[in-house]
Amino acid sequence: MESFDIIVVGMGPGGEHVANTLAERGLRVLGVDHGLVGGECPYWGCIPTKMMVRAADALAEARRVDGLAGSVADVTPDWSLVARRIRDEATDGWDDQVAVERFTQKGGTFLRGTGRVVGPGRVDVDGKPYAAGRGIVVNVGSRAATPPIEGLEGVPFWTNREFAEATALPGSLVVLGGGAIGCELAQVAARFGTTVTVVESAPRLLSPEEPEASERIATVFEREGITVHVGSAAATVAASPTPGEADQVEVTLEDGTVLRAERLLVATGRRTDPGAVGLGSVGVAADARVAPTDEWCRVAPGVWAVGDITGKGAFTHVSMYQAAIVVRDVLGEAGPPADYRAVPRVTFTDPEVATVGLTEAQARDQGVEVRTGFTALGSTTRGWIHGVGGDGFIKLVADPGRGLLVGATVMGPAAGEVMGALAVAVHAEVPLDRLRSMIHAYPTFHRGIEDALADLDQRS
Ligand SMILES: Cc1cc2nc3c(=O)[nH]c(=O)nc-3n(C[C@H](O)[C@H](O)[C@H](O)COP(=O)(O)OP(=O)(O)OC[C@H]3O[C@@H](n4cnc5c(N)ncnc54)[C@H](O)[C@@H]3O)c2cc1C
Ligand SMILES: NC(=O)c1ccc[n+]([C@@H]2O[C@H](COP(=O)([O-])OP(=O)(O)OC[C@H]3O[C@@H](n4cnc5c(N)ncnc54)[C@H](O)[C@@H]3O)[C@@H](O)[C@H]2O)c1
Repeated sequence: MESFDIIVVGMGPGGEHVANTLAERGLRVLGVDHGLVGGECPYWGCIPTKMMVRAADALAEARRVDGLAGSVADVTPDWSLVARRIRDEATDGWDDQVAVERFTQKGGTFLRGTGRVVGPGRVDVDGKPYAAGRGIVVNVGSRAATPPIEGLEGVPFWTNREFAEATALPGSLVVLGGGAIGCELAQVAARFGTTVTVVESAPRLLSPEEPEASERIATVFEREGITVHVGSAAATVAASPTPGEADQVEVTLEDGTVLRAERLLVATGRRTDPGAVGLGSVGVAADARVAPTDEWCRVAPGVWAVGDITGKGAFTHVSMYQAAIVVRDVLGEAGPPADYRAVPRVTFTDPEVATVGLTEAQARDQGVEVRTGFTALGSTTRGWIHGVGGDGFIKLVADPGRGLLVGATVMGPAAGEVMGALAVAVHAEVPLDRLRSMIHAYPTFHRGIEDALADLDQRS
């Protein structure tokens, strides 16, 4: 049996980082992936979708010239430019040769195949056994979840993968799911001229976010002509009753509403399956939906997991953060254990919704005697100057007993960048008094933090 120091099963962003770093440090590393090295993020996830968002935002900004600076005679969207950028600049035509060579040039061995953990220190790749002397790192990620809707399997629908590979957008689109993927892609398509309807089964869009963000994103969508149905799931999906008609799918909601569109995009969450990669062989419960990990990302002695499969936040930055911890643990190097108090996330709608740590509801659920501070962006100097496109707010979630922020949400232009300051505050447990004594540059969006802090004080 061929043997290695470390076997990495699944080379998403975290697994690729572990494999490259440990190979560089002289360990004998086998990397296994049945798809593309780099995973969802560079080929069908973060990077292509943010290229789409960049393009869609450029169209929206051009349309805002009227009323701010003059007029743009004709803003004509052209999806082929986006498709070309994604194909040529982002994904090399969905080819991972560069990533594979980056790994093998560091001394790693790569196998294109499906890996399965069959016990401590043992991995099968397409049925062939391999031994791992120091351990196994699992980074198999997640797949688009398909909800059990009658008729769905019989209709050709898109997930984020088909959307990322699309050379043209449909004339009309029904988006199932109003989470991060659904909202980002709905707005992109609408800005490129597609007639978009979003169906969200929860009572509001972006339901994990603060309700103030959901309200505002619904208003923005309405203004941009996106139809939103919340609190009503799809009951059935069928092919269009009229063959040859442009509208190819018919979605009937639980309340009886019938929607027809050229395409259906399913964005109803992600599915993780620790059993499928054999983690049952090292003690993970057969019905586990995520791989349980300790503060060093260990699932069992000599078995680590990173990324979406751990359930600690399906984000590239979480996968990379965990990968760095695993590298240290494998090499026996000192460093802090995993700490998920200040996980940031940004939904790249326009305006962006950026959150760190706990929302108000999450903090209350954890028994924190919450105090909040809020400022609408329009009431700050910069928000008012910005005018059109400046919808948003800053909301702080404090634990007054400890005199600290435990969470914050920023919605607005460049909210992800503004939130960075609050991520430092939550991560480093900067005392509220210290934050109050800070100088915020005038007139910036982040200066709104000062107003939100003042509001928090008034509520004491
Ligand atoms: C549309 C979309 C947009 C997103 N936007 C963002 C964003 O803006 N910011 C952000 O932080 N995150 C974003 N994400 C999430 C992000 O893509 C993931 O969290 C990120 O890819 C990390 O995933 P991962 O490390 O778990 O592995 P993945 O990227 O899921 O990769 C897992 C790898 O494992 C391989 N694999 C699976 N099973 C096996 C097996 N048995 N054997 C061998 N190989 C296997 C797969 O082929 C794949 O290459 C987005 C996701 C989507 C879908
Ligand atoms: N900017 C980012 O960082 C970014 C962008 C996209 C995705 N992601 C990651 O990918 C994950 C998956 O994204 P997602 O948007 O698919 O999942 P999600 O869990 O965020 O949202 C899915 C939504 O679909 C709804 N839903 C479920 N079943 C439904 C049904 N049958 N009919 C209608 N609605 C239904 C859910 O209520 C939920 O609101 C995110 O949670 C995030 O971790 C991150």
